[in-house]
Amino acid sequence: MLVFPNAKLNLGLYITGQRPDGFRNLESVFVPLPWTDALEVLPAPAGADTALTLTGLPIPGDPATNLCVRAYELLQADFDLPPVQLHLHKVVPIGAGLGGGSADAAFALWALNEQFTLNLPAETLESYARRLGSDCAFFIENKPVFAYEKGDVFEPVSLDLTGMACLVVYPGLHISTAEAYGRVQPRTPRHDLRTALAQPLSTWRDTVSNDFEDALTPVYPVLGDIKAQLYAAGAAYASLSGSGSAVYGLFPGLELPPLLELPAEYQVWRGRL
Ligand SMILES: C[C@@](CO)(OP(=O)(O)O)[C@H](O)COP(=O)(O)OP(=O)(O)OC[C@H]1O[C@@H](n2ccc(N)nc2=O)[C@H](O)[C@@H]1O
Ligand SMILES: Nc1ncnc2c1ncn2[C@@H]1O[C@H](COP(=O)(O)OP(=O)(O)O)[C@@H](O)[C@H]1O
Repeated sequence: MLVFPNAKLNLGLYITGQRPDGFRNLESVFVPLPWTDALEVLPAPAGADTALTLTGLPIPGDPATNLCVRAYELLQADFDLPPVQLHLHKVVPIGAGLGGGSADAAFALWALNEQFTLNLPAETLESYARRLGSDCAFFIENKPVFAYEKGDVFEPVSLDLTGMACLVVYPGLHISTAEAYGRVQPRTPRHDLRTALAQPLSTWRDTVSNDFEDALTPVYPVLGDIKAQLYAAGAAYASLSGSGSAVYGLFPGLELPPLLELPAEYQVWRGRL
């Protein structure tokens, strides 16, 4: 079985409080971004153990701890699955605030559920996903949601950005999620996110923000430079996604976003949501 784990964007992100478990409570709207990896899940050949092979962007860390393998191990422990052969072709930048690793894990759970006819409902797959990462459960239903608590509890939103021209720029700066959280002091949001996102896109620039962006831009000025370039190119709204370092712009009314003059080593996704 071949699946294409997609990335996500955060529309607004507020860190609202410290939790007793050491994590933070947040509020954000997550939307799917069709920048994808490719993940193949097959039964292992007779006599072979479970194995993961990797191509594409290098992933830091031991492949044995890759989130795809950890997703398999969770289901294997409960359902005694036979060994599998996993292949991941990595395309979505890592440590970019695009949730790529979480998407791989969630799609692995989904694919294993199909491959071995486990018939687990979405809410059960979400429970497994929560054990692998805070934003992992989002990718099970994979539709726009208002996320709160650890970013793993969801309410539906009516927002639909389907077809909106979008440009995502990753400057090659790997920002660890834990480091980014450590730089933000939790506070009450200045605007109610769902109310703000229900207003015209042209108003978001003044009302929808990302607490990570405010904390990280003074440390990594390139984030502010990219955002300024996106606005100069006609974006109606631009922001850091998640804990960065990817910055995106939304360009309503365009078939495709404009091309920007960027250093060759930057990774760029240009298309429609
Ligand atoms: C910041 C967000 C926003 O959507 O996305 P990314 O920027 O990573 O894509 C998410 O909260 C990232 O979720 P995820 O990447 O799954 O994080 P996890 O693996 O669960 O946690 C990594 C580390 O981030 C911190 N963490 C994470 C989530 C949370 N609600 N509070 C936290 O304090 C903790 O220090 C934790 O050890
Ligand atoms: N399949 C995977 N793809 C990407 N990163 C992975 C994967 N499995 C484990 N990781 C680890 O997760 C971390 C980054 O996860 P990722 O979801 O790409 O970041 P972010 O949430 O910031 O977008 C890296 O430190 C990486 O080692």
